[in-house]
Amino acid sequence: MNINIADTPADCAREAAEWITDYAELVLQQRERFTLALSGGSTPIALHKLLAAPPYRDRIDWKRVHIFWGDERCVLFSDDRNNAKMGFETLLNHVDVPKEQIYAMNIDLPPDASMAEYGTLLHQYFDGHEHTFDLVILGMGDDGHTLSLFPGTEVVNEDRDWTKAFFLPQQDMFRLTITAPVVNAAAAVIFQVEGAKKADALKEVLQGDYQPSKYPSQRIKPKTEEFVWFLDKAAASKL
Ligand SMILES: O=C1O[C@H](COP(=O)(O)O)[C@@H](O)[C@H](O)[C@H]1O
Repeated sequence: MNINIADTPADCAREAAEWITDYAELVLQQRERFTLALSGGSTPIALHKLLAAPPYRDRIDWKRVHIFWGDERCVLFSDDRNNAKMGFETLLNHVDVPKEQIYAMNIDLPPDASMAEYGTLLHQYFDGHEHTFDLVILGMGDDGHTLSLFPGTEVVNEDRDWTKAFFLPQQDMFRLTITAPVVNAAAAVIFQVEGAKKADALKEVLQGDYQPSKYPSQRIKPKTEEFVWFLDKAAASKL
């Protein structure tokens, strides 16, 4: 695992964009496609905007990129909390990924059916391959959650199914998510974590005892050397 600490959130996003672009270029020199899982929330916005503009945009062959999401909030696509909406507005509307290679989680189906369908899709893509995604981009909430793996929820301990749906009472909404086993089998994983509000949880995740039910980001332990934490100074201030 590598930890990269930038001075500011803007530097953090730029360093992550640089790393992702170098890595995507390398993968696309060796393979036909690049499979990328995006996260939601607010942290990736600056990163996406960098990837969607020169010079980064022009270094990636977006026609060969296949897009997935790590998790989704079950709200309408028109709702600003929808992770896919953010992904389109900040990145996908500005690059040449073919529409048929973009797989948003389906919020029109009942949640369990939606995740059963997404799980089948992921198995079709990745069964028989050494790794699952070429790259998973993750964020972390102030409480140490990642994807929709929230403290105290059963889904944190899932070690077989690649996708799950569940109701999150504290947010009064269903959540759709990929799970730790599919992320831990990815060829590369990065976290992007910024801001002082995340410093306490980040310290526990990286340096505390292993308590994944309390700090679900600890469940992410990919079997690859390509595992990088992009932090800003404020998030890293308690390490
Ligand atoms: O709810 C979510 O939160 C996390 C963290 O979001 P942020 O706004 O603190 O960056 C995010 O990674 C996840 O995809 C999202 O659904």
